[in-house]
Amino acid sequence: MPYRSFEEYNMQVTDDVKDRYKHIISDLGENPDREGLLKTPERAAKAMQFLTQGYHQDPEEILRSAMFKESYDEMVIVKDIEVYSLCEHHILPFFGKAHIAYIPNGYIVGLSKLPRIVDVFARRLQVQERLTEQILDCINDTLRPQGVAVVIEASHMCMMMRGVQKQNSITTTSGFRGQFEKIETRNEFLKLIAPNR
Ligand SMILES: Nc1nc2c(ncn2[C@@H]2O[C@H](COP(=O)(O)OP(=O)(O)OP(=O)(O)O)[C@@H](O)[C@H]2O)c(=O)[nH]1
Ligand SMILES: [Zn+2]
Repeated sequence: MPYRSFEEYNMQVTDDVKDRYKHIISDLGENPDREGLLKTPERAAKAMQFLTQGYHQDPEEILRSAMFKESYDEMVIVKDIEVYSLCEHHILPFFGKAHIAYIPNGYIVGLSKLPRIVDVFARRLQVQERLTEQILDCINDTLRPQGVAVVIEASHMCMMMRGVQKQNSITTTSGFRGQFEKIETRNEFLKLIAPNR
């Protein structure tokens, strides 16, 4: 389950990470004992646990918990799913949208479960390519649909705030399995997720 309140955080991890953040703040030239920063190490420790909680969640179980026998066999698309993740190279955010489609093969899945598994994989240290593949494989292996497609469009803070400092570049990654490997099916999906539809 996602964290609902700070009381549910692992106290040992919070204490360890808090201690390290205090040192980081001081190493960076700030005074961790000034009033405004007193609670910062603990807040940061909890924020980081929230943002990496995906390591403790089972995405296949989430999908399996809401699979329903159904004969519908047209494309199902959930688009514009907000994604917030952390790049594994700099531990800085990357964020954007995921678009997911599948063609059922006897079973449909509860719609909310698709954004839920996006969150599970996004709340880990990631690269956008692997995030895309993991969502794709999870749906493919669990639901065993006729086909599945995932597109992610994201902006990377490590390319915006630092490094190359490009504010408007967007990275698109995609993956297709089964029926979506056919060009007509893939094009239908891409047309349906195009902006302003
Ligand atoms: N492929 C991929 N690269 C990423 C992702 N997130 C960050 N990166 C890149 O990871 C690379 C790490 O390269 P390095 O040269 O080791 O790191 P760096 O010196 O900080 O690189 P610059 O960002 O170019 O300053 C950079 O090119 C980042 O843009 C991602 O999701 N996918
Ligand atoms: Zn980065």
